[in-house]
Amino acid sequence: MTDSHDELQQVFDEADCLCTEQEVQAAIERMAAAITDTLKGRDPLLFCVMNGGLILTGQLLTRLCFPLQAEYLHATRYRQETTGGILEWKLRPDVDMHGRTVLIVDDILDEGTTLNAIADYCIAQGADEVLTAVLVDKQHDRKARPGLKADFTGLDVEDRFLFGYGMDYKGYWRNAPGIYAVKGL
Ligand SMILES: O=P(O)(O)OC[C@H]1O[C@H](OP(=O)(O)OP(=O)(O)O)[C@H](O)[C@@H]1O
Ligand SMILES: Nc1nc2[nH]cnc2c(=O)[nH]1
Repeated sequence: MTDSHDELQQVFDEADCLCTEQEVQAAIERMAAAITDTLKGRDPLLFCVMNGGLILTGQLLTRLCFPLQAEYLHATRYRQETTGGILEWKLRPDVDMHGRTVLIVDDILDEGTTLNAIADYCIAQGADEVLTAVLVDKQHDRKARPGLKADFTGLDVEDRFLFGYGMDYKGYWRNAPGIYAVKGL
């Protein structure tokens, strides 16, 4: 059942703020500089992974001041839950990727299953190279491959259930202006 408005407000009020808005903004600035260094002049094709990648993508895009194409795709494996399942494609990109450098932008690398599957799909579609960018990398030893990392990472965060800056709690609080951990999770 959907939590009531009061319960959702309580989740926010009781959550631990792991990264403030200022810390997130500084991380996005660093990411934008690193992405610019690597991809400027390479005519990249950027994919926002909906829904979680929306805020990072929007905030990165205006800091990437060189020619690029921005598109989106939609894949999910957590839905409204706090544990992941099978990856479901809601919208596969309909763009020619042959010979392109692709940058996939998402909110979080947790186990990495989502980004791996999307990267594999892009390579299968003919992309030359796939790079990945995430706002947060959750620190634990359950990665899909040991040592799995994104090419560009904003912040390392502890192994809690997170919301804010694109990440949801039961479909809510993607709008929270920082990285928060749900009390008890
Ligand atoms: O590294 P993983 O363990 O695969 O988890 C990361 C994925 O989980 C979240 O998506 P979710 O499935 O919750 O969909 P959403 O983007 O709509 O929130 C997040 O946006 C990542 O895409
Ligand atoms: N909202 C949210 N989505 C996730 N997907 C994978 N891990 C998480 C998490 O901690 N929070």
